[in-house]
Amino acid sequence: MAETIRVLVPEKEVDKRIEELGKKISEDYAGKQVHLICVLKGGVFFMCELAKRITVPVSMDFMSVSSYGAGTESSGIVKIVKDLDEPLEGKDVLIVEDIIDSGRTLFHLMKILKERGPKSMHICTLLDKPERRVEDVKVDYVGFNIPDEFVVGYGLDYAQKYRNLPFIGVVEGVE
Ligand SMILES: O=P(O)(O)OC[C@H]1O[C@H](OP(=O)(O)OP(=O)(O)O)[C@H](O)[C@@H]1O
Ligand SMILES: Nc1nc2[nH]cnc2c(=O)[nH]1
Repeated sequence: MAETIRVLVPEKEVDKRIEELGKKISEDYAGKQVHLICVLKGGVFFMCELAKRITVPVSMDFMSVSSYGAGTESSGIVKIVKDLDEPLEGKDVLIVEDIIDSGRTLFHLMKILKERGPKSMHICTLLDKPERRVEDVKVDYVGFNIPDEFVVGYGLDYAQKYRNLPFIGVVEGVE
């Protein structure tokens, strides 16, 4: 069977939800500057769209991490591949992710970043798979809770493909 993509969340719904999240974040951060941290690569599409809808002052930084561990299951202990350019001290930080699955990546990343002395630190994710959670991470803003299926689009890849899809889809027809 050829590889096909089934739409899980259509583009219009994603856009509408990002609009709502931008509004809520703007209300919650009223009178402050929000410092968005994008976890590359997947988070980049969501962060750009979200940032455009936030009405309080926004600054942005980017980091890239990789999980490593023994065997097939990642330990989630994160290695920083590209660190942030700016210090976090005194900033109201909002980490922006495309998806939270086991929660391991964010659990370890939060520990590292909290040591840098931000004034506050919260998490915003486009997608959440709560069924898959292994580490307890408190997620403050969630676009969509989704079932345990492998999704692509809006920054998410399958073998580095499909990140550019403007909707959330499920890859079908692969072994
Ligand atoms: O909750 P977890 O089980 O830790 O999984 C979530 C992580 O997996 C994805 O990144 P990925 O490693 O696919 O990197 P990419 O964004 O560069 O594709 C996603 O962007 C999160 O960082
Ligand atoms: N592309 C992709 N990456 C993930 N990382 C953790 N869960 C997923 C998923 O469903 N899709």
